[in-house]
Amino acid sequence: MGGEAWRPLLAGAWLLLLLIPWAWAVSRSDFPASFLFGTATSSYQIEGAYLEGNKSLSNWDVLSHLPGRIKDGSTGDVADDHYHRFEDDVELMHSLGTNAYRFSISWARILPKGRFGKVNLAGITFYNELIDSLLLKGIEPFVTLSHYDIPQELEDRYGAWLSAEIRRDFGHFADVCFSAFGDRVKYWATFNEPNVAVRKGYMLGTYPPERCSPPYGSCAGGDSGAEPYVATHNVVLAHATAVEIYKRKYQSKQKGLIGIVMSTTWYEPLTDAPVDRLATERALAFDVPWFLDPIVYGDYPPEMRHLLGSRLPTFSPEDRRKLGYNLDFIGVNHYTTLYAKDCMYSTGCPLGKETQHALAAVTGEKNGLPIGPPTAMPTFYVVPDGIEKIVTYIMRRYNNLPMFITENGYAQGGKGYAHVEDWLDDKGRIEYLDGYLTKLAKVIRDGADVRGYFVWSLIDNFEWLYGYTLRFGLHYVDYQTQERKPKSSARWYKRFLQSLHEAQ
Ligand SMILES: O=C(/C=C/c1ccc(O)cc1)O[C@@H]1O[C@H](CO)[C@@H](O)[C@H](O)[C@H]1O
Repeated sequence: MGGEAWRPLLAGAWLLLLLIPWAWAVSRSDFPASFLFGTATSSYQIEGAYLEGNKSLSNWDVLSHLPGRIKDGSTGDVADDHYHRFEDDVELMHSLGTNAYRFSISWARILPKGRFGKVNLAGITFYNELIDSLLLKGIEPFVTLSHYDIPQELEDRYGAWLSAEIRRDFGHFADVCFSAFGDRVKYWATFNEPNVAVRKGYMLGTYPPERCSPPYGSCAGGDSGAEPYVATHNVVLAHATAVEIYKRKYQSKQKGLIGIVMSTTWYEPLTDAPVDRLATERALAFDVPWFLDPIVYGDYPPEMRHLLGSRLPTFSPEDRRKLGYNLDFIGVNHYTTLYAKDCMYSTGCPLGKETQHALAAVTGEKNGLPIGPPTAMPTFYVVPDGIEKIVTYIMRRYNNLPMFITENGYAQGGKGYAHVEDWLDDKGRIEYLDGYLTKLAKVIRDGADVRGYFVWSLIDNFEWLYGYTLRFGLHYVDYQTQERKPKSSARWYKRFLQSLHEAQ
């Protein structure tokens, strides 16, 4: 080749090199056109206005005001002041280009005294305005009825989840919400992560109502061996009560779907030993199937019956009838993968941990090496394969019931965040989301019926016991001024959502 004739070839080669990463990168077009892509939040974590509009105190208002409970001594009194700024927040969603938004309703705003008082119009108005402004921007509301927060009244009157009374209360609350919002809300989740709420509330005693017994913790009252199963029974039947009301009174007219959202962790056996494989199966069964087996199949998992015997309550014929309505979808919150090891035949397991009843121990490390890059949340590691594996597990166990990834996200925090810019430059979150979305696209290609994905979270917010020390937002929140600023990941998600014509 003479002269300069090779130049265009070289340029072509460079261009190819530039384009190759695009051909590999996950893109919007790897998902069905009808797929929901959104962000998620919850009432207590963002709303603030904890005493406004006739709202009563929730169990989390009460807990966060007790000394020493929240890492930075903070509360959700103001949080993101979303109650007053929801229109700005809907604008953030619109600018991201999302077509759905998952939020929760504060039960204490709608029914300050539960079924022992009137419906609070100011609460209804707030959610009506939020829902209308979402729909105006083409954003589908995906509503959780209770995301950990319940009116304290129900705790004080009858001990909340320990009493069968709560089934009626939850049914009443759900009925009020279906009737007020169901003309516009087409996706309902009864509960967010009841498996976490029950374990932390009644086994470890760190979440409301702080009940536990040794060796799990030293609480004022409680029985870590029994109460988690009583509470779960009431959650499952409260869920069933709401589903029955929706299916009998509303679904044929309103044409929405109703499901439940579970916290899901994928477990890998710590070693190849058969006992660790069995422990892994138990750790899995004691987590998601604990609630979903009764809801989908009418009884607790055989893996649990086998170990717990009569500690697990039984379902009466009437309970089973109630549980007979179909679950429309499973909401999957997924963040992390951990190792599981045997505690049935092995000694040296720590006592008082969440997986003790499963006779398993879990850890994020093997021989001192983490299972994936750590994040600022102690038990959350970056393991993208986990989403493919947990979705496959749930798909097989529940016969490919429709799923939504209702939360997935990355925590920033700890050392190294001196300036606002440090929070805004969130490469770790971009890598996390990219990795998990790539594996999600793969498992959908392989046949999983997943219909939506929500990033936790739209904005930094009150991270429960960690207060404001951990930040999960695509947008940074300045808690002095309440100003929201897009992080790099917000721009990344927006570009991802626009990436319609790139590789398959
Ligand atoms: O998934 C979890 C929490 C799991 C867990 C925590 C602590 C452990 O030690 C083990 C598991 O909550 C979800 O993940 C988010 C980010 O945390 C929360 O802000 C959401 O409100 C909640 O739905």
